[in-house]
Amino acid sequence: MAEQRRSTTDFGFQEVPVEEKARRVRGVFDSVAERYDLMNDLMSGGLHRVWKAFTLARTGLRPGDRALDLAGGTGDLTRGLLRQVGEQGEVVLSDINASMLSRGRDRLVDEGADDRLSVVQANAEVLPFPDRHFDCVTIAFGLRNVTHKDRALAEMHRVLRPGGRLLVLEFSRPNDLIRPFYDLYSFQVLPRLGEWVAGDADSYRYLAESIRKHPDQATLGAMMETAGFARVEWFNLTGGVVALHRGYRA
Ligand SMILES: C[S@@+](CC[C@H](N)C(=O)[O-])C[C@H]1O[C@@H](n2cnc3c(N)ncnc32)[C@H](O)[C@@H]1O
Repeated sequence: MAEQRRSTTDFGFQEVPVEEKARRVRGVFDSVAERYDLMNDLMSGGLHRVWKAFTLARTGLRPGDRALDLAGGTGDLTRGLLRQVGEQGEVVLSDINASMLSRGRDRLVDEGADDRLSVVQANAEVLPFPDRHFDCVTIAFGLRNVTHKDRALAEMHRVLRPGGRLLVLEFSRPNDLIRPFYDLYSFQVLPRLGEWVAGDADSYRYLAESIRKHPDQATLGAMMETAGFARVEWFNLTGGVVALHRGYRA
């Protein structure tokens, strides 16, 4: 009798059925949502703010533009995008996870966000937005959690107008000098920090493992080109611990 093979994908270092990954990722972010912002500062020593500022400086957004912050979580980039598009612009904060989104929305509303901001719960693989709608799409530390990255990149391409930019900020492959220290930090320190501050070592172990499984700079650049992006380039930050990829819809 022919053996039925289920297709699997990575969830950190585990192989799980493809249809299971999104549910597990949701579980991770449900668990970390409450302490997410504090943990971001602690884990990166505040560096995530510098990486995000670097990203925002490269959106090319102008007053009146439309921007989408995908997998936007608690809305760090969204805040900067709102500033850039000004009074006449629009920004959508989108994420698959309701707990992360509601923290993001509450935070931005407390800071004075108005009806230029929309909040949309969606999977990056199936975006509920029209073709050629946005001037810029950002996704920060989100792509590595997506099951079908190729589908998500194709969707980002679809919703950008010609000339529009995709900015992918993500952990990447650090240089040889940094890598041993970085691995030690990721697999030894990070889960302990997660346990200590958020009572959840497993989620932070997943985060470290998912970083290791994520495509390196050149591979992600090639994936963006396959999805249709032109003039793809990347900037290594902090010795390649993080990379910002940028591509244009032709
Ligand atoms: C590490 S957080 C990053 C949040 C925010 N962009 C930031 O930089 O602080 C990753 C986010 O990706 C979201 N996410 C995971 N899989 C997703 C998917 N398939 N579609 C949309 N969002 C997803 C998670 O819910 C989570 O909020």
